[in-house]
Amino acid sequence: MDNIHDANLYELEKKLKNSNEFKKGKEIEESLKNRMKPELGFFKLINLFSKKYPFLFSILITLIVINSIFTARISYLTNIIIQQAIYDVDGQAGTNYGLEWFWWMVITCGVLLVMCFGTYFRDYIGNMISVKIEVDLRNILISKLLEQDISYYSDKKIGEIMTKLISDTNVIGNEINGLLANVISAPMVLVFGTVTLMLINSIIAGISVGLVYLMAIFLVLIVKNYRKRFGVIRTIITDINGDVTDKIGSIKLVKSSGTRLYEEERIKKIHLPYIKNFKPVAKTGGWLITVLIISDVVIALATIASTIFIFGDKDPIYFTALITPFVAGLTALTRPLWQISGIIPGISRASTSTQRIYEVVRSESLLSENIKDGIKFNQEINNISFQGVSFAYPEKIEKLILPPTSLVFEKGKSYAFVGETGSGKSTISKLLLRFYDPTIGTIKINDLDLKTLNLHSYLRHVGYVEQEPQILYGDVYENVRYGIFEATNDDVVAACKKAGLHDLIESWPQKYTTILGEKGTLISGGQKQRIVIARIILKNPDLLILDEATSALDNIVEKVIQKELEKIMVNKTTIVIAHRLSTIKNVDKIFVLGPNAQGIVQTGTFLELTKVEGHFQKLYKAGEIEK
Ligand SMILES: Nc1ncnc2c1ncn2[C@@H]1O[C@H](COP(=O)(O)OP(=O)(O)OP(=O)(O)O)[C@@H](O)[C@H]1O
Repeated sequence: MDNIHDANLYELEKKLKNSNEFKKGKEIEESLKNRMKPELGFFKLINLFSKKYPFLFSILITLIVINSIFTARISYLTNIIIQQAIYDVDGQAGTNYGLEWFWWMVITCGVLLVMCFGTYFRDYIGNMISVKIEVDLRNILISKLLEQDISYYSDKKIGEIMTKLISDTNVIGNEINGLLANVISAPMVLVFGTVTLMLINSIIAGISVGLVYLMAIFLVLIVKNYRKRFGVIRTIITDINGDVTDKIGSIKLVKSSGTRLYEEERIKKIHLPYIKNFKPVAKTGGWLITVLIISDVVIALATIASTIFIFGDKDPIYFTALITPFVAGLTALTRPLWQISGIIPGISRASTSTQRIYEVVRSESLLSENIKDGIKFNQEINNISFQGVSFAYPEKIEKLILPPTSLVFEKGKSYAFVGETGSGKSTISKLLLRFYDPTIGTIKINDLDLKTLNLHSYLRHVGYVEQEPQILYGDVYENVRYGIFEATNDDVVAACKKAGLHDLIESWPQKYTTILGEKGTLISGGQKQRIVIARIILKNPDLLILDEATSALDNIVEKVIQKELEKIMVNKTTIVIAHRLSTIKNVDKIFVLGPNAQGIVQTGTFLELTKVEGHFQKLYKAGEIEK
């Protein structure tokens, strides 16, 4: 194992963990995880993040408060300008506020200017907070998803996970700015507006403000079912996304089965409940806007009518001076109604998404990767032992796969597992990769319990090649370097040369910077497997696990790849899971697994096993081991 490579990776990890961003993100992730309650509301979430960005939050709230006060008071200034103008012209009617109407105009313009700056910065800071929280949430979610053990994914569709990761975090991000501004500002504007109108005339204010409050209650009643409906809608769209992602992922199956039209129709059909459940939301939206427009007019008319009714016999100048600022003031008062109509659906949407994200953050991984407190594995793997290991998948705990098993893998030797399909061969490799922990018993690596090791440091010593080569979206460098990030481009080229890939790569126009495509579609199965081999050559692991590594290849390619694999097997502990004779013939020891969770029923070299009667011979004769 290359210690320089190890040291670099640990440095990188250390640097990352010491960065402020990482620490703050982790703090919030921890506080989210440590909350005991099964539900998390949107505002509780915002409260958590306000501790991460206290400075931005305090500026934002100050600006919202200042803007709300100014918005409510602007009508009072209008009142002063009109009263003063009448007084300046008439000398009797109107009220004298001590300055000419023109100067009151200038003061009002000044206030408007402050409101302009206030609004600009409030919106800018609000949007920046929104996007920061959205990204933080996404990072927390990604970290949580990566931390989950493999069983978490066995009953979930990728599309469902992606909806939470992309869409729900986006919903929250979109709502934060508007909601914060409206939730603080609406009650303030309502209270300050009420006081302002009361100062102009308490009788008329009583009537119009009463109507505004009545309308506010009415609006709340209209939208009270929003949250439940959004919950249903989000669940439906998550299911649909899961389904569609699955079908796009299986595009080869759809194409080869000629089921395109069937899928088109099916996907149209699964959208029907979405439309059906959206209908009541759309209706409520219609009602909202209608009530809002009507209430604007009704409140203005009721104010004018009550003013005429009460003060109709007064001097026309007095009447005009009273009614004009009042109607202007009402506009500020009805604004909170519009805000409330946005707040309630917004809270419903954001709370639904918050809860869905919270469910992911709260779910506990079945095993810990011991990143913080595990034993750093900085030595070579000398021997591996299974000590009384028995196993049943946590997803199906009642079905035993491996009965109590004890065995030892010695350094530098090669081993093979054979057996019928479903006998548990791949399960052995999953246990060695610690996708799962043994249900009972211990796996020891150099006498250290695998469960107690820092998993990342252990996996640096393990190379895994499976039937379906894992090719990432990225160029050849990125693909080969994956997991050994400190390797130079020259290291990658050298590995590719050894894997017999160099000439092929050099023949491509973009050479090593050729993008291999999301699923490596540019290259053949054998070439993909060679990329994986180059990755392993670069990694130079102590333990090599080959799980049906050549099963998907045709006979000719299989022979070539097998030769490459044999070259990298030299001096490495190798565990081979295979059906083909060619891949197991030369190993030091073969373990034969019996059907129906019998575990290991025979062990020996190929020659030994072919000579004695037993399960191996049966498999061999039945063609379970391809010749
Ligand atoms: N995630 C899982 N949850 C529950 N059962 C599982 C899971 N994965 C595998 N199994 C079951 O465990 C048993 C052993 O599976 P395993 O993949 O180890 O068999 P195998 O010998 O490698 O088979 P094959 O030769 O077909 O690859 C099978 O019965 C399988 O159905």
